[in-house]
Amino acid sequence: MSDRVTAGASGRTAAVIPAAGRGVRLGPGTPKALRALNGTPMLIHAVRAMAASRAVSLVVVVAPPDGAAEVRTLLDEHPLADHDPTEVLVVPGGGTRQESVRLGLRALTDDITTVLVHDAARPLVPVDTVDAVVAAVHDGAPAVVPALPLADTVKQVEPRTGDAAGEPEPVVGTPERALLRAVQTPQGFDRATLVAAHEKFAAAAREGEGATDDAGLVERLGTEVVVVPGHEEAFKVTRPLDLVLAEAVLARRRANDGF
Ligand SMILES: Nc1ccn([C@@H]2O[C@H](COP(=O)(O)OP(=O)(O)OP(=O)(O)O)[C@@H](O)[C@H]2O)c(=O)n1
Ligand SMILES: C[C@](O)(CO)[C@H](O)COP(=O)(O)O
Repeated sequence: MSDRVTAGASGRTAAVIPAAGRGVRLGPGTPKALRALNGTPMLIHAVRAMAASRAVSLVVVVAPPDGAAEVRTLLDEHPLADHDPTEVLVVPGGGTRQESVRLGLRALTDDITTVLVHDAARPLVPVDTVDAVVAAVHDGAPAVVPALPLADTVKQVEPRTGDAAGEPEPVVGTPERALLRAVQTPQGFDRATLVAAHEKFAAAAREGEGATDDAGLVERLGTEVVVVPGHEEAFKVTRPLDLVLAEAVLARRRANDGF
């Protein structure tokens, strides 16, 4: 467990873990968050990654809509360490990531003032990254995202749809790479700011105009979002090759740490 961050000056810090997705891009099978990495479900790795921060005293897991009981059983089968006081709640999720996070926020207790939102699909985020996000929120930033510079050049294109789907897509621009960041989780927020953003834009998610990350909603409020350094090991398990990378990272950790 880290000791860089202690509980915030006022109120407690919670982590909401959206884990209700199917994992379509990973391929058919068990819902993504329940798939094993080194024999342990991805979701359990993610819960442990949040509990590893001394700042986090409550974790809310957002389970697949019909899978809350299964997830509760899984968590009970993989308890945190004996001395770890972190409380873990489970709530059913929704049809989009945004809706799942909104449902998770509703389970927070009144004494929570700082909220992290962390993808179950980023099971290997190091505790130093979690602590850096929490520290920036405790220092007064209403919204904080960890992010990395891009390795690839990015092009904006004109997507081909309908009868033209599959045809080469015209490039319409090349954003300046030095100004771009690839954003990870956990994203950290002042609770009131995040709740206000989710309540205001809940309908947008239902109408297909939701945001792909929580900070995007806060940006729509007009509130400042800041970036802190992310970490390569906080990558999102999205496609099959990401599972290979995750297993390799865990094998390296076992070799280095002997766990
Ligand atoms: N309705 C949804 C959709 C996604 N998520 C969660 O949001 C995180 C990031 O989403 P993503 O990686 O896209 O997961 P999936 O939606 O499962 O993946 P895919 O888009 O390939 O189906 C994941 O932890 C996922 O479980 C969620 O809680 N509720
Ligand atoms: C929140 C996120 O992980 C930040 O990069 C990302 O936006 C999630 O996107 P997804 O399409 O739901 O995986």
